[in-house]
Amino acid sequence: MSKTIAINAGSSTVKFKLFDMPSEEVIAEGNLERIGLEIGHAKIKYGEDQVHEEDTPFADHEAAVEYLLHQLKNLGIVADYNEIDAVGHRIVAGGEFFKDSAVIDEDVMDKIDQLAEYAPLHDPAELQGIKAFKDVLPDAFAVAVFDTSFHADMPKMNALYSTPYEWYEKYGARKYGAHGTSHRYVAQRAAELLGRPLEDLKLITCHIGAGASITAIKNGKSYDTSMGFSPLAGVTMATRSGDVDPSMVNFVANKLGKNGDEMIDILNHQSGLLGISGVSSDMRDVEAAAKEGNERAELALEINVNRVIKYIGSYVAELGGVDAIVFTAGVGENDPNFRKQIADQLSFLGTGIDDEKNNVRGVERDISSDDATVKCLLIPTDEELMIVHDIERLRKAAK
Ligand SMILES: Nc1ncnc2c1ncn2[C@@H]1O[C@H](COP(=O)(O)OP(=O)(O)O)[C@@H](O)[C@H]1O
Ligand SMILES: CC(=O)OP(=O)(O)O
Ligand SMILES: [Mg+2]
Repeated sequence: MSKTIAINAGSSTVKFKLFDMPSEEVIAEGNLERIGLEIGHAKIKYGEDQVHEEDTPFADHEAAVEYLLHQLKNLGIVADYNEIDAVGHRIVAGGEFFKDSAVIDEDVMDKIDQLAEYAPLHDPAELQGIKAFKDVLPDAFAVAVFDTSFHADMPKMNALYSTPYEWYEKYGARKYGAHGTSHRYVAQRAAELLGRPLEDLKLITCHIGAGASITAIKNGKSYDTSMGFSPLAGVTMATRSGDVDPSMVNFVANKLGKNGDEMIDILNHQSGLLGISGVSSDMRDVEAAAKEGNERAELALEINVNRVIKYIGSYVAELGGVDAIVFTAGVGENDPNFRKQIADQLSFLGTGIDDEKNNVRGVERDISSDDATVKCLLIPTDEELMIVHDIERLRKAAK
């Protein structure tokens, strides 16, 4: 009997699942959330229905990973770290280097380091996670699973920007997308739920968490996606702006006397829900403020929904129709009101929500009304399970 751990560092969270292998039974799982905010929150489920839960601040991802390592032993989830013989890390940007998951060695770590600019909120933090686990488990089989792999072969028509072609040739300046492991997982589950082959379906998967992306899936593959060269592009996010006109950024940079790196930092960290509302980056806080009549919070929510609608609309056009719209990740899974607003605004397409079925958090189900011709599906993502499958595949190949 051995154990495998999957580490999923997002922009505001570190999630993990510890699996008993080869049964793939989840022995422990947890979510350390609100990283970087004044009040963080940890929830770890383990043993026979035991739950460890506390409010505790996480200054950064390194602090969250240290907390996780401490709690694994403290809660008696493992007596010794050596019980874990394989570790999988979610890495957001794989750039042109990684079209598939990779066994981690010095070269892979070096390349992830080089890719920091492709995903500044993620790759550096995720590399810290790799190192922290290497320190305590130097001999474990370690694998990196990249968000970008699923999008690597999207049609060039969608991957390329309308910029000088040499930018792409010389510098790999193209759309890489992100959340690929999640989009891949929920697409497979959607096909199962609908009882149809994935290859026959036109799907639009909405991964809406602190980071958010919408993907158009055709023939089981990523056809287009809202994130771009980095996870800054696309829809409005917790602290990220999504799409903006670059010339406006230059205009404001001149006013503020800031350089390009400083402007990108503002677009990554001080924009989105936080930037518009001035209240918080956390959807729950913004919704609470809007309820109390905060107009900027209301506007932030309106803009948030509007950008998702625009992307879905454009992807319906690109795909020439759609069979199902899938909701996943922190907001997509836990916010019935958000899902309802999206489905209502798209009702001209044939979407409709059954309020009772929709009144749920984190449960896999069809939430469409009986008369809906385009399905709305709620599918909790499981990036950790995908990571474990990739570890096993690479372990077999390495033997
Ligand atoms: N019950 C809820 N209602 C609305 N939003 C929620 C709820 N629970 C979590 N969220 C939002 O989900 C986001 C985190 O999403 P998640 O996918 O877990 O994070 P990450 O993008 O870091 O991986 C936060 O912005 C949080 O506000
Ligand atoms: C790529 C990305 O934004 O990831 P997350 O939503 O986990 O922060
Ligand atoms: Mg995430």
